[in-house]
Amino acid sequence: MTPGGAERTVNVLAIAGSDPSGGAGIQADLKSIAAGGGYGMAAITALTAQNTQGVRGVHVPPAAFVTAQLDAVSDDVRIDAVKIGMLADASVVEAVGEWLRRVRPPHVVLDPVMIATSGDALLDPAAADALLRLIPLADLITPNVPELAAIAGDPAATSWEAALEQALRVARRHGVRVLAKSGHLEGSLAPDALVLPDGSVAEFAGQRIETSNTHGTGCSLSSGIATRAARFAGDWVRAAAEAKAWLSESLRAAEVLEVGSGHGPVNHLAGLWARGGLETRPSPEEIREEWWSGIAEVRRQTDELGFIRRLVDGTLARRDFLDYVAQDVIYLRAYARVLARAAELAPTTEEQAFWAKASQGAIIGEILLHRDRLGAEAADAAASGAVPASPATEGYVNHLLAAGTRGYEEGIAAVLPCYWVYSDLGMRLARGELGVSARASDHPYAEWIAAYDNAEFAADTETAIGYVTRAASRADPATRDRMRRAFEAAAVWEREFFGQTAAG
Ligand SMILES: Nc1ncnc2c1ncn2[C@@H]1O[C@H](COP(=O)(O)OP(=O)(O)OP(=O)(O)O)[C@@H](O)[C@H]1O
Ligand SMILES: Cc1ncc(COP(=O)(O)O)c(N)n1
Repeated sequence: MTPGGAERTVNVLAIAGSDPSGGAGIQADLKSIAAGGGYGMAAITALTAQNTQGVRGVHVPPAAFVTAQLDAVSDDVRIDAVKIGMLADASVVEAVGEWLRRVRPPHVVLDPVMIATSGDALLDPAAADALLRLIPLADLITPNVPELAAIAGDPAATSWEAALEQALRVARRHGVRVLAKSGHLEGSLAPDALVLPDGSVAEFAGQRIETSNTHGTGCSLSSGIATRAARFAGDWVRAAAEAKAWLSESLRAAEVLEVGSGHGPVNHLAGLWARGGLETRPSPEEIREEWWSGIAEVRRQTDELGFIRRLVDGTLARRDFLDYVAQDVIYLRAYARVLARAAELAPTTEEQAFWAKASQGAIIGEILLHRDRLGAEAADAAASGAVPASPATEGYVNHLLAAGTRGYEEGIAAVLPCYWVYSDLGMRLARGELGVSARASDHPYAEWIAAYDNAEFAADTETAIGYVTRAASRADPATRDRMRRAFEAAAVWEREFFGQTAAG
């Protein structure tokens, strides 16, 4: 898609009048451009004082100021498409024509706005000829039935066939694509058709939607087509078809808006709101920061444990260390199961491989290390269930297994402290941050400290943090909250686990 995706975001300039009630004019254009995936810009040709009931007044700026707005944009910004709407009077029409000839934007849609839905004039009748001279500068014009008749110099069509026939004549005479629209006709169908000067016609079927909320449909459609024409590299048929589908969706959703008591606006963003939600997602980096600082107190308490302090100064009783290691063997078997479950549920092969390797590492690598520390007999006793699990081990393991059954996201959030807290502790121990004695080469637990302060474990920890925080960023708010709680609870169990021996 557009922002953040492979496709370049198109810059679309609306040259149109302002509707302060937000349903038509540049306000509609900007919403339509955004809904179509473009970056919207607006040069204002006229201020109207209007609402859903009608137009109360029109204020037209000096034409030179319209040119100044247009130049300010084109001097600085790549323009991928232009949509032209209300032009108010002949001087503004001329100014826009002069700029178009000079700048030659690649996709130009002209909606020849003359009279509002409410019946109010939006173009000085004396400017009609000037508007006709603008037509050859456009790639597509999108007149409604009365505007098409005015351009053709005929009475308004009363049937779709008559409108198509008029559109064909206008297309031939002016050498321009014409979108014939049926909004002002009667009947259960509401088709549009793209008519080319060579006589070819692409018709877009549509059902007439039962609604009076049609304020700004023409504005919205024309800027929607301009946006898509730029996105689809000038495929006007596809642009018109997709813009109409989007407009129909927005018309159907119009009734939920409560804007004014006349002809209300269409609901430009309804489809995106429904499909994309309104929630702002925290970035993985923000989640990382929030979760880590969320367990700051638990980490501080862990640092203060008798077990850790005695480990640092080397006075930890061998018995306490071996009790800890035996419980860790019991823990690792359950931990490996949760990692295997994460591998089973992982959304990508990369993540699947990572968790599967981690699971194998926990049962083979870490338990082997513990075998050296404990001796084969004691290690086997712990692994086979002959040594009872302590309450802390039991609690931690139950938390991991339960989180794992609740799905991938919670499972990986629950295993993360076992990486992150350990790796952080190992690094700080090795750097002497918890006491320089931990760095002594003859430290009785130097081998254990070194195992958690190694580059491979640090890299795996970073990878795990990346997977978990990206999954949390993608998740819906409720799942993200459950992940954070699973992570925090595991950090608490990590503290309990370290504190379970007689050393406290
Ligand atoms: N009731 C409706 N149901 C379905 N589509 C509609 C309806 N009314 C208008 N449209 C569609 O809206 C678009 C605009 O058509 P319309 O002929 O009303 O143009 P317009 O008069 O320029 O619009 P505006 O109301 O902004 O002046 C067309 O795609 C048309 O098919
Ligand atoms: C500024 C401005 N531009 C265009 C229209 C036409 O839209 P509609 O015919 O739906 O009122 C409008 N009402 N106001």
